[in-house]
Amino acid sequence: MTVHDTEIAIQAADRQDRPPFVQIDRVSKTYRKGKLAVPVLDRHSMIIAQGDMVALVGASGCGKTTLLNLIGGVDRPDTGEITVDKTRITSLSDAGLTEWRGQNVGFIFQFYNLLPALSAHANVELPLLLHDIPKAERRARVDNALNLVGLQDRASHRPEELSGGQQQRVAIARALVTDADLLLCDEPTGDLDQDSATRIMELLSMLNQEFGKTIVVVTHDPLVAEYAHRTEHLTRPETAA
Ligand SMILES: Nc1ncnc2c1ncn2[C@@H]1O[C@H](COP(=O)(O)OP(=O)(O)OP(=O)(O)O)[C@@H](O)[C@H]1O
Repeated sequence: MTVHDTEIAIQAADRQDRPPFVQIDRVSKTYRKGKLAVPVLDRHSMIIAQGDMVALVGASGCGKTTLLNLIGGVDRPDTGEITVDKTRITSLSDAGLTEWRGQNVGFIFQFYNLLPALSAHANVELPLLLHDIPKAERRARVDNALNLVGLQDRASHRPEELSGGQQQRVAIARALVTDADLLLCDEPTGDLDQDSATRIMELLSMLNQEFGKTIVVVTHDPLVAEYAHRTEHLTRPETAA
């Protein structure tokens, strides 16, 4: 299936009726270092529907990664509220936010962030070790996640024994293994050649369409943005240097 199919256009129209999944309400963020203040987001509001796939685009430094980190509860806004699937994450305690993140969000990064000494299987298993899950169930879940990304035969390989595209598929399996409904991807194809990038985007599209994952992708690549149902353009606040 290609991104230009009529089928997908019909699904995009359907999505407008779906409930909001991520609600960003007048969120502001300024980084401070000594006397230097870097305003990045100024009362930014945005709604992402359940099952949506959104590309965040904009000039370098406009705040795409910052917004992704706020949605994923890695960082907190100075003001404003963020609600994800009825949980107001901006009201959670630090411990509550960490626990919420571990259960509800899968992160996918440009440079994969795999642990080099561990096999693909052990890398994918890592998020499950934070939860009280019996070993047999952990194994079943990891096998299932590696199967989904087509890497069941590479489970014992370490990252250096895998191509960039395969490493990113391991990272996607790691993001899936907790069954998180929200996948946050920061330049997921930025380190890959075009064929591998296409394969990664087709995998993310499949997870969106067949498994209902809500996906936010930060990208500079117009081809990647084409896989999204819609594109959100960020700009720096006018007060920014
Ligand atoms: N921890 C931090 N401390 C201070 N300034 C920061 C911090 N993180 C980001 N910034 C600044 O905030 C601005 C937005 O950064 P961010 O990484 O969100 O942009 P981006 O749109 O993702 O950029 P790129 O496309 O280049 O990855 C930049 O000017 C950056 O220098």
